[in-house]
Amino acid sequence: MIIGLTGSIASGKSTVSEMLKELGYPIVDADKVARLVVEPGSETLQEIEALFGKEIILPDGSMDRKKVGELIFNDPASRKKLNDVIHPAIRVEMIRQRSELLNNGHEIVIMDIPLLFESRLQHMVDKVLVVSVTEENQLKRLMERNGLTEKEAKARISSQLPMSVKEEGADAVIYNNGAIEETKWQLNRILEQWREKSTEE
Ligand SMILES: CC(C)(COP(=O)(O)OP(=O)(O)OC[C@H]1O[C@@H](n2cnc3c(N)ncnc32)[C@H](O)[C@@H]1O)[C@@H](O)C(=O)NCCC(=O)NCCS
Ligand SMILES: Nc1ncnc2c1ncn2[C@@H]1O[C@H](COP(=O)(O)OP(=O)(O)OP(=O)(O)O)[C@@H](O)[C@H]1O
Repeated sequence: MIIGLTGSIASGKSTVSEMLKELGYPIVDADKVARLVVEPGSETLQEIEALFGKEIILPDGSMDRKKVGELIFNDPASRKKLNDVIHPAIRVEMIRQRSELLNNGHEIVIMDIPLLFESRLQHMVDKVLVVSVTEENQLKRLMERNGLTEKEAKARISSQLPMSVKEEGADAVIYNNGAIEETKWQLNRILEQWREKSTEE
């Protein structure tokens, strides 16, 4: 069974992903893959440089993530240009990692994909698990974690689909507004149900 873990920015996907890792599940992490495919010297990074210019390359040859973030979270046209170049590369590597884990005998694989709904990747997974937060908590946590102003944080939030749309498309939702222990409890209940069902089938 492939479980797609998603949610909006700063909803708590990495927090839940860490819990799943501790439980022993293998994870394919789209944010990590997104870093891998733009390593210095990669073809994808060369294409991004061709799009946005030399200014987005740091002296050590790596991508200036802060600069690219400022560009794409404030301008939908630039975001689309980046997505068109980087998303195909991310998809290929995620599929490769998923196959490797399945071939190694893992029966359950977690795919942590922040933009699962935006990129219409539901077909890549059997179950969709959405981590949800209230708008208030999301804004507060994003500003704190990334040291962003309210305006910057709101630009990032509005570059994604609304939380409600993601909840509607979910097989299960974790409400990550309370204590971490409550989140863990919800996760365990959902996994129990899905594991029971998959052994019945
Ligand atoms: C713009 C970049 C350079 C900013 O890097 P930074 O280190 O500041 O953020 P990080 O990569 O950790 O992403 C944080 C979160 O931002 C959101 N986000 C990232 N890219 C996008 C995007 N293109 N559209 C909407 N939201 C996005 C996701 O919720 C993600 O979890 C980076 O996010 C990137 O390369 N984005 C394009 C690849 C992508 O779409 N990644 C998302 C998972 S497929
Ligand atoms: N239940 C919680 N209570 C308080 N803080 C939390 C809780 N869950 C997560 N956080 C904090 O909120 C922030 C966002 O969580 P996390 O990084 O897991 O989100 P994310 O969905 O992975 O974000 P992104 O989409 O940017 O990768 C982090 O600083 C995290 O420590």
